[in-house]
Amino acid sequence: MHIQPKASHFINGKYVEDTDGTALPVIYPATGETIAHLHEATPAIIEQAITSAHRAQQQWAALSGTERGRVLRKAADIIRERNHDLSVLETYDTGKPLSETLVADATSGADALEYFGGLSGSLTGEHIQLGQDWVYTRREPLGLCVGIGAWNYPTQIACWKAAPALACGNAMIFKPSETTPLCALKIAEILIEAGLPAGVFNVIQGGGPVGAPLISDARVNKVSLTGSVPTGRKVYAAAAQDLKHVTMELGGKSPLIIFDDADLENAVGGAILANFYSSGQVCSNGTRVFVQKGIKDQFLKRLAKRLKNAVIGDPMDQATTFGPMANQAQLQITLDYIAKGKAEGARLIYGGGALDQPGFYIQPTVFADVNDDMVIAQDEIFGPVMAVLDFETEDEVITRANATDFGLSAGVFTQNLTRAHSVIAQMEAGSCFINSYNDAPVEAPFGGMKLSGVGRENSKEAINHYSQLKSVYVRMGDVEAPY
Ligand SMILES: NC(=O)c1ccc[n+]([C@@H]2O[C@H](COP(=O)([O-])OP(=O)(O)OC[C@H]3O[C@@H](n4cnc5c(N)ncnc54)[C@H](O)[C@@H]3O)[C@@H](O)[C@H]2O)c1
Ligand SMILES: O=CCc1c[nH]cn1
Repeated sequence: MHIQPKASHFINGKYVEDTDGTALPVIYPATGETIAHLHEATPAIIEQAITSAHRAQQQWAALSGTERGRVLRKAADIIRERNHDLSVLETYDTGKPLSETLVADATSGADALEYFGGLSGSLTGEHIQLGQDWVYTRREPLGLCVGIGAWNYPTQIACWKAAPALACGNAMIFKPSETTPLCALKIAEILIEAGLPAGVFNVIQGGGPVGAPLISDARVNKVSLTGSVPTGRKVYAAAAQDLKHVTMELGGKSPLIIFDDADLENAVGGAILANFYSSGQVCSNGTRVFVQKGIKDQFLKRLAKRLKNAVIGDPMDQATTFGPMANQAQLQITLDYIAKGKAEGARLIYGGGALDQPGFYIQPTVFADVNDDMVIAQDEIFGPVMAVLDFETEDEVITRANATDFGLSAGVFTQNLTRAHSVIAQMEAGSCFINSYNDAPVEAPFGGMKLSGVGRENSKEAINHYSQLKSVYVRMGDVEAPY
């Protein structure tokens, strides 16, 4: 498999290079070595992408939904056939263990293309009878959409944005994170192989300075960002200048509430999935783990014991279950937060340091006796750091769980299902879990409340965020004007 792509960008159905762009080395997180050399998009590349996508969109929208869906479903089939190679590439891009990427990333991308490919033939308006007259509605594409990705799920993010956008008849320019530029290029190649007309899905590389001019271009109609809240504020503000449509999938500091009556093993398993999958780099992670006092000691003991089973090492070895952080900067940010947790007096019960070896490795880390005012209980760390907080009553934990500006996710473990539904109903969060954590099937809406986001990805709901309704009044009789 070639890790070095043929060129940095994929525009109008072809790989395109412009070596005048700033050098963009691709670093393998497991070793710190440079594994590919790319260039950031120059203004000429940005213009080429916008012109191609703008031109291709109308031709794509003119196809029937069934025809568009066939292309997306074919792409899903190709992704599944090439799951192994795509998973290896995802591991090179992010450092996530192959044992994860083989089941989570390309698969999730294929699910999105298959699901929205299946829906696109049945996107319809409605007929509203008004006596003799009537109204019909048409569901129309928005036009040219820009997708901007974070570095934790490069394949999934590209597909979660492209699939509903293309199903609705839009074109897309996708800009991956500058730290994980490889995977989206493969998705672009596969879409062309599946029959997508050239120019409908394009990938260009670079950081904020490449993303910003895409958002402000008058030919762009929508921006969908996956990223942090500070970037979300900038992108939303830029899009607001022309009142462009937006989807904002942003960060979180989500609560996971474990009641005394929870099944202990399931609760510990849920807390592990909520904090350490993808080395903690998951937006919806339940990093504030509220544990009721009666179960706290058993919970901490079992958690520490099960964490000893984490296999930290070479992500390409399928026995490995915990890989490095995706980049050096995020490793340092996480280490700084661990230092803050220690300084604030939280009790370190597991991990707490980087591994003395090449690559961006850090131990899964658990702090107990965390209180609500500590920085590690308030900021999104985006690394494998679990904060365990004690609580006594249901009312108390609901208030404390909601005392955050974020609102992406929330989870509850209890065997009392009446209580589970009541607590979840009171959570100020968009993607919630009962006796589970971090499931993200394409059939379910995904997204946040409060500062965690605007709009939803996945499910039928995403169609509303990539299309607009036109209503047409049809008069069957004469027009009665007053003069
Ligand atoms: N809610 C979700 O679905 C979800 C999923 C994954 C990650 N995230 C969040 O993403 C963050 C981590 O990812 P990150 O560090 O890559 O985020 P980030 O905000 O630093 O960058 C996200 C993307 O925005 C681009 N960008 C930065 N400034 C820009 C600008 N001014 N204009 C246009 N584009 C700009 C970056 O190049 C990158 O592609 C975390 O906060 C995490 O919670 C959210
Ligand atoms: O990182 C955010 C999106 C996500 C959640 N679970 C899997 N992917």
